[in-house]
Amino acid sequence: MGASGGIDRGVAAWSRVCEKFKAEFGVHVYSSWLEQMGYRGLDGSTVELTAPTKFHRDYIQQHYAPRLKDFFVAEDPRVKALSIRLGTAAARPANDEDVLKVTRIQAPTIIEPRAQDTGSALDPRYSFDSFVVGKSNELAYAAAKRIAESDDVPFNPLFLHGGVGLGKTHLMHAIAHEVKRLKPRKKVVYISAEKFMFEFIAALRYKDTHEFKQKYRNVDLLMIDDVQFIANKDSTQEEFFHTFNALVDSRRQVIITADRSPTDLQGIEDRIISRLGWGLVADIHPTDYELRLGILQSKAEQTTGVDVPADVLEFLARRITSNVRELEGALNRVVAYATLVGRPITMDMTRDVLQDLIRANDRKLTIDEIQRAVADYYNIRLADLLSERRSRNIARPRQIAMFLAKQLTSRSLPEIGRRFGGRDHTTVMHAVRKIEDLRRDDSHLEDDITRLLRLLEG
Ligand SMILES: Nc1ncnc2c1ncn2[C@@H]1O[C@H](COP(=O)(O)OP(=O)(O)OP(=O)(O)O)[C@@H](O)[C@H]1O
Repeated sequence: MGASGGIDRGVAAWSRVCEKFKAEFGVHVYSSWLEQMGYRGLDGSTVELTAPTKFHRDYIQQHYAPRLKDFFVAEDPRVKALSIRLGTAAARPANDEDVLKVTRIQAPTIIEPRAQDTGSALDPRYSFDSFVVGKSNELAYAAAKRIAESDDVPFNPLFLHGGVGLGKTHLMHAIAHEVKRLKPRKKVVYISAEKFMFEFIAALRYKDTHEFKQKYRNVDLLMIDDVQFIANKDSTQEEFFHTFNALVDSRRQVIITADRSPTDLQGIEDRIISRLGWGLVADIHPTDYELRLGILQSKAEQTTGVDVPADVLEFLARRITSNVRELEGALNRVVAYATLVGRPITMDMTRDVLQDLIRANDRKLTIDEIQRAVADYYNIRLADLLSERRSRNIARPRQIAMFLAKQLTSRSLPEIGRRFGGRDHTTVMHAVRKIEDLRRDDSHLEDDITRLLRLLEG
């Protein structure tokens, strides 16, 4: 780190520490706490960090310092202690893309001190331009755009909800950037519900609630991320309720996100739930194949110096279906690997590098589902698909179903054979090879397979 290899290695180590922290404590804890901290270097055997407030420093010291120290020791065994001073972040904490940049160019990443009027830092990459729109998120996107561009308060509050990693935070940051650009005089605060709670508790402890109320009730646009976090936190809910009412009553915009709809939130008072549904409630649905591919293409375009082949992007879009964060992470991993070993990206490399992710994302499609989908698609009876009949209009779909069963499940060739009317494994192997050969030259067949894959994998 600092002493042995200069700031470059120190920043790279800090990046890795940030990644480990994120993996262990989750992205929310990371963005509430570590993201606001700065890395200053290694002084002898002491790692020097900065925290933006005294409360922040105390909280880190009490809750996370031992683990952080472990992470630093893993980077450099000489580390014996952590020291946290007050100050702005000098070296930017890492995210997946920073880790890539650091491994590639080994340069420190410096950011400006954080804007004073935002509760949490805004990520400059989360803009409307970089948000890819599809069926599953078009309502949320349109509502976010409308708020950012409107002079009035079109719906209050806007409540965005959807599963993990589907772009809620991205949209909120995009609104904040756009409002700051178009209406620089507006006071915008973006904060995670977790940080809102900790700030409130700190205000109570330091008997400073007046300043807290002033800060949050005097803004033009308040965005609170992941509101489910304040479930069962009674005094925070009380404060949130009053802040919310004060802003809505004075026609100032409030935007809330959560991982579920207002009515599904548990541990939140009824009066709050009912108010959360007053304005527009927009759901972000899980991504479909087209959107995933669009997002990957857009990210791949931003990746300089490495070419990501189309079949690799299609493979990732088909196989990593859980959420966009994982999808991005998968692409970053493949790119990082290819850069480090200095080889072009191939399908084999991708499968190798992402073995664990692909397994975890396996949707556990059954052979039965595949057979039904193929029979439906070709308008033939399931019984015929499994029968001995050899006529072309049955035999070809059967081969396609076998091929898909091999591609999409982890079943062995003999198992697949048994499920197709007790056929031998060599019959399945022949079918798989035949379809692999045919699809190269037969564009109709290739279209059929692409459609079936989409039907089956969403
Ligand atoms: N439609 C999209 N276009 C481009 N990038 C996207 C899109 N949706 C999500 N992402 C990216 O996926 C990652 C995760 O998104 P984000 O953090 O906004 O998710 P979230 O819904 O807030 O998740 P959480 O519930 O974990 O807070 C981000 O890097 C974001 O930029």
